[in-house]
Amino acid sequence: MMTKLLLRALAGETLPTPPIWMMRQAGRYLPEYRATRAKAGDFLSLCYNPELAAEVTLQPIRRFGFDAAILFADILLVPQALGADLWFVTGEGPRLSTITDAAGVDALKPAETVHETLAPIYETVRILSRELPRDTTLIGFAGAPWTVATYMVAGRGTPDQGPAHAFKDADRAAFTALIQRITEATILYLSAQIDAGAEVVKLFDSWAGSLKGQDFDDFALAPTAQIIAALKERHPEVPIIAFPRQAGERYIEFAKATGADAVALDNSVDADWAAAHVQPGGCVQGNLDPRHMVTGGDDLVREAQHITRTFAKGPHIFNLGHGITPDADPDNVARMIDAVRSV
Ligand SMILES: Cc1c2[nH]c(c1CCC(=O)O)Cc1[nH]c(c(CCC(=O)O)c1C)Cc1[nH]c(c(CCC(=O)O)c1C)Cc1[nH]c(c(C)c1CCC(=O)O)C2
Repeated sequence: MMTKLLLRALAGETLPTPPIWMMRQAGRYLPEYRATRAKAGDFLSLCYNPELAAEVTLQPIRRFGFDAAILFADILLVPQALGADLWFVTGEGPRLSTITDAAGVDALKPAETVHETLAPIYETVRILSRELPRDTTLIGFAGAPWTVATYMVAGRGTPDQGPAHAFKDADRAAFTALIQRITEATILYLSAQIDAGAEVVKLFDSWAGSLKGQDFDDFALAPTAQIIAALKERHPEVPIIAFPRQAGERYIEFAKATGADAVALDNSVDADWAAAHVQPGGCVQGNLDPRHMVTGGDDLVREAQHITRTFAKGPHIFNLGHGITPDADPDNVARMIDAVRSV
């Protein structure tokens, strides 16, 4: 019998208390994370050190008893494995060598070679599948192709993903080839995470909301559906969570058309609307505003319980609507968990 709460919710079961985990649950708001990171050196050294990456994955599980652990890694390791230069500027974020034309896409390494770079990540997964508590589900992940492409084209995070839109509009065929290369690499990467012990995988499309109309179909919906179909063929038993952040009304269609077992709702989505229009199609995850982890108080308890009650009539995984921020107070995380479990 399936006992892990997260797997039961993903199988479509309505539970008396939803499973809980948090995006970016291993991160700078935790003093123990900052200590391990200092030991590793920089962020990428931490990602590629299986023992230390497993340690930071386990830290929030020990402290809070979440129902799921998410592999500690980053969505930008796939571009690096495809040949992009990648580094992180402290206090600013990621930097990559840029790809702005067809020649740049052609120069990328073949998808089949990504394992050479990503092998340490599979080792982290193997360590975690041995060391996690019996009731904790291990989630693997990757970025969705559009979001990964926005960083590969611009060479950094951008407020409006302007460079990726410009590339797509200037040379749709070359941009499609870039999306396709990332899609193939992502299928191989997630499949290897599953072989190493990941029990669920999640696709982060953080910038899906900047795609409209046909572009949303071609670059958010279709690549996600392609990745899910390929993974389901190889690993039919492994549930998949998709996060088309800020997809708005298109969440409804995204949930139906991609084959995802659950969609993660960002915090711009109204919970009552999603309970009426998205949850009837299957499990939903979300969607407390991460600012409550900074501000705390009665608002935190009220809002966490409102979300829990609103989604109580169907399968639900409690989570934030985006990652917890470095200025969050760990005590507020404990308060959130108590609030959800006492509904
Ligand atoms: C867009 C994106 C990235 N990475 C990720 C996304 C998609 C989700 C989202 O929208 O937030 C996903 C991600 N990044 C990280 C994880 C690990 C698992 C987890 O705890 O959620 C996951 C799932 C670790 C990380 N990834 C990063 C950190 C902070 C690094 C540090 O320790 O300095 C962590 C813990 C760095 C990172 N990585 C990325 C950026 C833009 C940054 C810099 C911004 C920041 O510093 O928060 C790319």
